[in-house]
Amino acid sequence: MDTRQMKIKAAELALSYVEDGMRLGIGTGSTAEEFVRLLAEKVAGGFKVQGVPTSERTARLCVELGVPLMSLDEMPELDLTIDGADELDRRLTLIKGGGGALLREKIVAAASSRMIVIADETKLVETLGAYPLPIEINVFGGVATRISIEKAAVKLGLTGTMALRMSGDDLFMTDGGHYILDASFGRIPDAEALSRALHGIPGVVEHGLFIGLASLAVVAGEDGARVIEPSA
Ligand SMILES: O=C[C@H](O)[C@H](O)[C@H](O)COP(=O)(O)O
Repeated sequence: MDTRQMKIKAAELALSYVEDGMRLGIGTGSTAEEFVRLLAEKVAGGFKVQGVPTSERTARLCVELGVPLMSLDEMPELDLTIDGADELDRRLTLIKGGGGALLREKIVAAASSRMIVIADETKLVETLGAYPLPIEINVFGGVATRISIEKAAVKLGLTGTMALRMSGDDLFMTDGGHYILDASFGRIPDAEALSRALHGIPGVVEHGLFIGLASLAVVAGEDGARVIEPSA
């Protein structure tokens, strides 16, 4: 089974948690897109959902495939969000934002009663941090914000490199009009402490650590998909 087939298996199992009439947050990325394709098939068969997309990219795919959408302002409380992740540990703390959608993804997840994360098993790790942590920063004062992040990280014993994300020759711009710093800090033993420190820096708009948001993970490997509940 290749990685794409694993993503489809995870998306298939996650789809079984979606009930007729649900208000659904719809994630971003290649795994979430497999979910959108499967969901669209069900919708074509008469299944009813209202979706809130977590990015312009996801919105375009949903429109193309006929999945009904609303904005989060029109439907501010959601039953379930299904989304991918770049890394997850057994507590279901996530690193997200590889596709640059972390801000809307976090807002949508926080507005949902439940979040199910879908992933291939290569993303399940003992300790987060092999994947660079995306940090969304305001365009104004980006250099100062970067210095503040470096200082905060050093205080927590985290060192490493940070790179402004590029899109070709241009700086990558999020749907919200911000930049992304990809921070390669290595192992992140205390995600809560790093999250608090980052939220204390004014130029940081949001970061890709999702703590206490995912209620379930569906992880797929060679043997198919399995459900993981958060460990204490
Ligand atoms: O910003 C993007 C999202 O957080 C994605 O859910 C994450 O990057 C995983 O994407 P993929 O399923 O393509 O690996």
